[in-house]
Amino acid sequence: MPRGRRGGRVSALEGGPEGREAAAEQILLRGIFEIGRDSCDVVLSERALRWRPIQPERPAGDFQYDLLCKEEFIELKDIFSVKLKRRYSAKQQGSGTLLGITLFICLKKEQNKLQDSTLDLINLSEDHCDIWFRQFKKILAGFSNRPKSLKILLNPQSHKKEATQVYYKKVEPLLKIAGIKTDVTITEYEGHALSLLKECELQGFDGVVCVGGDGSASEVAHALLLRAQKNAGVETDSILTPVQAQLPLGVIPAGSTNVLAHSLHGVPHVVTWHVQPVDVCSFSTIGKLLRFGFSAMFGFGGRTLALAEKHRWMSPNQRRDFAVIKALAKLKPEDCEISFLPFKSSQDLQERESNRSLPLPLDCNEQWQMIQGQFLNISIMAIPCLCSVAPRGLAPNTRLNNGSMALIIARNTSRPEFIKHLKRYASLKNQFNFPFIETYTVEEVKVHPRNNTSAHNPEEEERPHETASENSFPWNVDGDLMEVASEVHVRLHPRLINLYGGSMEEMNDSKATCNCL
Ligand SMILES: Nc1ncnc2c1ncn2[C@@H]1O[C@H](COP(=O)(O)OP(=O)(O)OP(=O)(O)O)[C@@H](O)[C@H]1O
Repeated sequence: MPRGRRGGRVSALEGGPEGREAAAEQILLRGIFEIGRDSCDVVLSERALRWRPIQPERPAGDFQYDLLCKEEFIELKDIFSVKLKRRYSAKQQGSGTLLGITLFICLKKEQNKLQDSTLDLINLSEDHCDIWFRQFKKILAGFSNRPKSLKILLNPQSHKKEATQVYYKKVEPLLKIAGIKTDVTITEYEGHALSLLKECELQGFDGVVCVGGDGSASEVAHALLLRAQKNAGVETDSILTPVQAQLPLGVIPAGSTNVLAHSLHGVPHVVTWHVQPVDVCSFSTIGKLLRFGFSAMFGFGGRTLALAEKHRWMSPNQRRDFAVIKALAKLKPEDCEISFLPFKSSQDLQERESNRSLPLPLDCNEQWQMIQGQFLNISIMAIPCLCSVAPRGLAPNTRLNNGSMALIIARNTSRPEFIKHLKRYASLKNQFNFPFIETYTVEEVKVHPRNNTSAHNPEEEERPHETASENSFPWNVDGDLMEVASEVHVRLHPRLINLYGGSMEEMNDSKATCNCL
């Protein structure tokens, strides 16, 4: 961990736009500190802390001298804690000898990862440090959207059971440094987070953090949204416009795929104050809300998950590979009717509003489009679903909060062609560039399996949905198995939940790949 200087968002500012911006900023404090081994002229302004080594005067135009004196800086938003730095000796009583101030900062590393680091500002003067320390404290207190207290839900069973270690080794120490209070619940069974969040007291918490995989994160998001509807007195089974979740959700990825965390830009430790609104889907059937979630797969994706779940005793990678191979071996199209409401951008709506000569549709249903046939897979995704097996995302054309979902349909084709399509996800080539793939940008989708007998056919040697309940079809909703016998109606709800994003640890640094393809 770099201590002292040259750790950070340290760069030369002169000449560039940042340099000009810096000049316009109001200076709050200016003083001398030792940073690294240099005595530096340090300037604290509204947005950044800048420093430059103090050098004896040299003739103008000395190029080497200019290079040595290049200014370095960190942005104040990247400081997450400040402490007085003291040395304690065995004999000494009291608060120890003051050495200066330590700033705890986030450094941006490659691929959007953040790394925690420290910057020591050394000055032995109590008065000098006190002024600076209080100013840093004031600045930190001004970041009002940073959480002070978090409810943590930890799934000890995620992936290879590393969530507990990830949290206590990597996350909790940072939360402590940042002065964030925590209340941790280790979940004991599937659905524990949901039942806990239905009832528990959340007043006094600024956010909820889930340590686990996509299934856990999605369960917590679902629970927070259900809670919000209940608090607002909204009848969930007939909701068209659900109310927003009251608390933001943080995700510490410790699962197998970590699609949600990847899609939120991956990256280190929970000590983040960047919050972004994210679109959410609701899944309902015959007037009953099934759940909230971010993405779903029906057909091949659903069956693969059902098979993997049935083999939970295998290691996560093994069961995933096994399930993909088995689902491919028994590849079978689903006879479906898919209706969807194409996405109308706000521009479209404005144009329609301003051009009143355009005939308005007589019936809202007119806008619905319908396709039917034999489909190998249907994906419905509100977020891009980045993961190690699809670095560009399962739905690269959608965004976290663009108010639309991607509907990606794989029509029936030969097994080799379908495998070619799947393999493309791992590459940089366009995975949709196949005649049997269709993509749509939509607001709502209804998937109606037409021939329910295919869900359970005793004539067949083995049931095609051998892992699903009789007469029901397996859906993969955020990595969780959902079994539904009838039509599923998926609606997009723009910006329904806030997620802490932009600085979560990319635990999935592992080169997780699907070995079977
Ligand atoms: N103690 C527990 N024992 C068994 N299951 C649990 C427990 N706690 C939570 N669960 C359930 O485990 C399910 C899957 O967990 P999670 O998504 O965290 O891990 P994963 O499946 O390994 O990761 P991913 O979804 O990213 O592939 C969740 O639906 C959650 O409800």
